[in-house]
Amino acid sequence: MIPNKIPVIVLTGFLGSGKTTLLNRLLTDGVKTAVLINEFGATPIDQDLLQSRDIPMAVLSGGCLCCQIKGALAPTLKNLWMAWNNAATKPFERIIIETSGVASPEPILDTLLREPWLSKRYHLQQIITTLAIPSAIAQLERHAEARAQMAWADLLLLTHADLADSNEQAELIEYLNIQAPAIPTLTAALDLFEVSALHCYVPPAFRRIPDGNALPEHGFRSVSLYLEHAPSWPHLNTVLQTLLINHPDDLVRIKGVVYFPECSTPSAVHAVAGHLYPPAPLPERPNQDRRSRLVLITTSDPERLARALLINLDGGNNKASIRLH
Ligand SMILES: Nc1nc2c(ncn2[C@@H]2O[C@H](COP(=O)(O)OP(=O)(O)OP(=O)(O)O)[C@@H](O)[C@H]2O)c(=O)[nH]1
Repeated sequence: MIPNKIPVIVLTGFLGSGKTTLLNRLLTDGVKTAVLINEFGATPIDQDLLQSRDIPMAVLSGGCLCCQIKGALAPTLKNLWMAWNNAATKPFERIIIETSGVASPEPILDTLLREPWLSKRYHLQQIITTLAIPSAIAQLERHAEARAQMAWADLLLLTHADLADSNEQAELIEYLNIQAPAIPTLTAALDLFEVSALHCYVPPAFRRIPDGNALPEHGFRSVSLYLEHAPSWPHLNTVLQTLLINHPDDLVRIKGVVYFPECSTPSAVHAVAGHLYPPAPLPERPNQDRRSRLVLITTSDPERLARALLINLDGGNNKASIRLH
């Protein structure tokens, strides 16, 4: 039966907390899905990190859906609805919106629920917020955006449990003032169908929704680098580790798609909260120009970071283009 309104799931959570990882899991549940991805950096990366291809997808990059590019949400949802409505065989049964890691959900929900045209055609099914155990306390303490993401959650999912020791887990549980099993942990074994049926639990102290007007302007900036010649992984590893060590507080996220000379397919490169992950192989995408690209998100001067990276990479000889945002 065709629903009156298309269900929308909003996936939120701070930078690197595991939204795209969860999205990849959700896309395997057999429900035909259209995806709307919002990225803070000007150069979109997340679409290449999705394992599913050939799904209806819209990418809004270069700012947050809650502020800089808020106006793009309604037209994008309208276009998706038109495509859905005009098709004899419905191309999707739900939409998942992955917000940028620094977006506050409130303005997004406001558009979705209060814009009359949209609210007649879409209904908000669930807001899922990911919270990475090792970095959660620092992020909640430091960033109003992380607190707003938690405050709006219908479902909170703890991630990166495998990287957290028992002390970190216990500390977070104490910080949130909850009983251990009150919030599910996203592990490979977690059944997402079961999770959506779980009662949501967000500790009351974290339910306080910051006044949208009181939310400070994002203190984040990003820089995108396109590299003509990708370095080998051991070299890039050393360069990125050095950058992370030199910028422990201000360099909050690195992500990229890199065509290492030693690999036939592209690889995803991620660093979150000072932790650099081993590269993960990605499926080859036809029509891609095979230029490697990296996005750095920082609370300091992004251009200075980009220059430092290029100098360490090959003395600045790499023909790279830099895009600031
Ligand atoms: N070990 C471990 N790694 C994880 C887990 N969840 C995500 N990751 C890794 O963490 C990194 C960031 O994950 P993403 O899913 O891209 O995070 P995100 O929230 O979409 O990131 P942004 O879109 O930049 O905000 C990637 O290297 C993931 O493979 C987890 O539970 N355990």
